[in-house]
Amino acid sequence: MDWNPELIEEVRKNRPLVHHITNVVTVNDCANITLSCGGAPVMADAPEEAADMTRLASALVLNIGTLNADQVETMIRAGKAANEKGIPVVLDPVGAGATTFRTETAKRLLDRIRICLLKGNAGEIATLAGGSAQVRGVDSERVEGEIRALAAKAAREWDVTVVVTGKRDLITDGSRWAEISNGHPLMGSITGTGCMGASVLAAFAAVSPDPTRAAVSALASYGVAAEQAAMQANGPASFRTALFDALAALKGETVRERARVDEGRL
Ligand SMILES: Nc1ncnc2c1ncn2[C@@H]1O[C@H](COP(=O)(O)OP(=O)(O)O)[C@@H](O)[C@H]1O
Ligand SMILES: Cc1ncsc1CCOP(=O)(O)O
Ligand SMILES: [Mg+2]
Repeated sequence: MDWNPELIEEVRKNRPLVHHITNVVTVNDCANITLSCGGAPVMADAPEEAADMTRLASALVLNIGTLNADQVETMIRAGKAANEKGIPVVLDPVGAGATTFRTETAKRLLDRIRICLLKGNAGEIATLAGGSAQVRGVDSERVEGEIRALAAKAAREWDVTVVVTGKRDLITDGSRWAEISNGHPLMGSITGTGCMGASVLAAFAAVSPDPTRAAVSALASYGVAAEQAAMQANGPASFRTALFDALAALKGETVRERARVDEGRL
């Protein structure tokens, strides 16, 4: 896949506005990681203004981490505004598989809105693909079957690019796949590294015509930054701080040197 290791430089030049409707746990981290990669964040989930804010934005992130029925209706309205404008929508189905409400809401959003990137952990994606998985709260505990096949099934069913995070990140549009082995185990020691990944994906997708290639660039950059942050860190809290610094300082040429990406066709 012809992906651009230096796409972060385009993000910085264009400073895309990324509208988030997201959870109350990691919202501040999502705003800051958007800034660190060169985008401009805005969080707006009031039903009175959400769609108007989407119309100003270059990408929309929908994250169901602390969902409620009213917020879901707002997400649908904002998602439709994004589709009308033709900007990418990133869905993070946090906790799909843990409760029926989360699973059904994620499917409803996929059915009602044209999602560009569906990004979750293995348990969340396997659940949405109809596989057998265990999701405990927001964590993937167990997946039966081959995650690449399940991700490809979800990609074809909803005509989206699917991103499965974990020790290795998998990206597939149902015909192509890429796997990124950057990142660091410390990413699993703080909450929000998944949510922040969606913000980075949205900022990169906003400046690229091909969401699949943009996703490879985004997660390679995020993973390389995490490796650099880990070298400065003494534990979870200092890692979190160092991650913002490392991504803000990251050069495209460093991504070109350090990215570890395998790819192929399904
Ligand atoms: N053991 C690991 N090694 C490298 N990167 C990891 C590891 N665990 C998680 N990550 C990274 O952390 C981010 C969040 O992934 P994950 O933990 O699967 O999401 P979530 O927090 O949504 O469950 C991804 O960018 C992923 O690549
Ligand atoms: C802990 C938690 N609970 C509801 S949303 C949330 C944050 C999940 O963040 P991530 O999926 O990035 O770990
Ligand atoms: Mg998550």
